[in-house]
This record gives sequence, structure tokens and C-alpha cells, in this order.
Amino acid sequence: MSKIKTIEFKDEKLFLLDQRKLPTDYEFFVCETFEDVDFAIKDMVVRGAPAIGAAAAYGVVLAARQFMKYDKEDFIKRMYEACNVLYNSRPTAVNLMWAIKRMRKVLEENRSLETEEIYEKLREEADSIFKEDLSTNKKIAEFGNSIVPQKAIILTHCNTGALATTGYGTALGVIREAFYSGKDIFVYADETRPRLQGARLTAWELAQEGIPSKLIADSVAATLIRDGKIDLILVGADRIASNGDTANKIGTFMLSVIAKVYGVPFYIVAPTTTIDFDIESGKEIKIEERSAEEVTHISGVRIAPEGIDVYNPAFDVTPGENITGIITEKGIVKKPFKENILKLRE
Ligand SMILES: CSC[C@H]1O[C@H](OP(=O)(O)O)[C@H](O)[C@@H]1O
Repeated sequence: MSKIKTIEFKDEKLFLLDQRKLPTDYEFFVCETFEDVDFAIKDMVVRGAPAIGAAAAYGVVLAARQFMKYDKEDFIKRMYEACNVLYNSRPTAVNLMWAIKRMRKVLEENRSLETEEIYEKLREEADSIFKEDLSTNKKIAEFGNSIVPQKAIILTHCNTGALATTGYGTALGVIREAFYSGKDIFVYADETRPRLQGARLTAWELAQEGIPSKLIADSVAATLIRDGKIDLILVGADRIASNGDTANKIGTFMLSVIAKVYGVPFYIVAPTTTIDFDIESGKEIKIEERSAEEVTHISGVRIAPEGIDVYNPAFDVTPGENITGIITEKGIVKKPFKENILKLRE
């Protein structure tokens, strides 16, 4: 089991492993207010759909601590405002909205209680969200491992490990499970421009546990796939529409097209909390656009000329027809996705 502590709530503070600093520096960013959490999500101190959901939930707990000194009416008003700020901290990963909706529901159901009691209820709910994700990841990994052949060479994109969740991971969780079950697998990890989650985070997680792997530039993947060097592609998700269209880190769609051309199995790995049952297709998914600096600079060093215009979408949408299956904690969803995804709705 991965020992990486991505998120920890203790002493009324939220400790986030600062993923902007990895792999060279292992430092924690300490959140004492919900504004600190909002910044941490926006600036990708913490990132990854389930991880930002859990962090945002604790952001609501911190807000309750901040506003306890006000009278009840003011407390409730400020709490809803804080929930709204956190809900909008990043637009694509639906786990964030799902977590805030759960926290808002607890706030609504308990608004007649004293503020200290509301704080305790919110703390319990955030802890539940945290623990549920951990157990969900393990179930996902077990289902996922069932489709990993012995000695498989696996390609993965971005970071979907313990750093993107509350522990273990989604696609990288399946890779961990296959490795620890003795399948003698090998991993190619895309560096994942521009924020380099693969180079900085996935490579770090793989190295921490001695999982045989090689880091590649994103543009190498196509040749490996063409040359029959990849047996399986496992990637994460930020929002899955009810027809199976999936928003994930930019570059995922391109991989899915190449996988389809060369007949390589291409799986999305995600908890059902990443499914947005309220949208019909990927067309409805808002794709976050991030700053030009993420593309024109690496670690603060300019690599592109001043004044150049930049288009920097953080995600793209892979159509369901390019996806072999969606690995969840409730099993592996195959086509027809619309029919089979809706069966997952509780
Ligand atoms: C297990 S969710 C991981 C998912 O989130 C990443 O995006 P970001 O690093 O911008 O938060 C990426 O899309 C991963 O697949």
C-alpha cells in the first residue's frame, strides 16, 4: 500500500503535500482557512479529481472553524458563500462539485444545531469522503487487475496515483495492484506537458515503490503503440458523461485515437464519483483553460518568446467509442456505455 500522505487533516489544519514542489522537494502546504484551500486547488498544490474533492470538503470544515465566532444567521450565510467559492475553484473534475454538494447537504440538514455541533457534523462528513475514496481505490484496483495480462507493458498518462486521490490511486492504483500481485508488469509514463504530472509525480510514485518503468516524452507514445510495444493503456478521468465520453488530462484523446488505430485496449479508470450522470455527452463538459505561463515556462524558466499567444486547455474529451471499458469500484463498465453507466446510478 502506498505510504504517500497526500492529504491530512489534523490540529484543525489541512496539510497538503505540495505537488508543485515534487519530485525535488517534499514539503507540506498548510491550510488554515477555506481561502487557503481554494488557492491550493487553483494553483495545483493539490490536484487530481478525488484529491481535490477531499481537499475541498476539508475546506468547508475550515470555513466552519473560521465562522464559528459569528451569530448563526451570519455563520450559515458565510458557509454557503465558502461552499460556492470552493465549488468553483476548478471547473472540470466533477468530484469537486460532488464533494461540496455532500458538505452543503450536511450543512442544510443540521443548520438548526449549534455552530460547534455543525462543525463536528461537517468534520465527520469530510472524514467519510476521505475514507470512502481510499477504500474505493482498492476496489477499483482489484477489478482493474483482472484485465492486466501477465508481463503487460502498460502506458499511462498524467498522474492518477496516491497523489491524485486520498491514497493508492485509480489507473496507477491498478498498476500498483498488478505489480504487487506479481504480474511482472512494465510501465511507460508520459511526462504529460505542460504541468508534467507524469515526469514529476507518476515517475516519483513509481520510483518510490520500485515499479519497473520508463519516463517518455508525450510524443514517443505513438511510436511505441504503432510498434506493438504497448499491451494496455490505463488513464484516469476528471468527468465521465453518461454516454462514456470522458474528460481527462490533455493528450488523452490523442492516445485513444492511436490506440484505436492499432487495436490496443484503452481503459478509463475512475471511481463512480467521477461520473456526471446529469450530462448526456462530453460536449457538455467545461474544459479548464490555464495560464500561458504553464506552457511558456518550465519551473519558472522561460522557454518560449515573450508575447507569444498560448492556448492551454488542461483537459480534452475522449469519445466513448474510443474507450474499451471504464474500470470503477462497482466493476468494469463495457459498451453500450449509456445503458451500462446508468445502471451504476445509486
Ligand atoms: C485520479 S484523477 C487524476 C486526473 O486528474 C488530473 O488532472 P490535474 O492534474 O489537472 O488535476 C488528470 O486529468 C488525471 O487523469
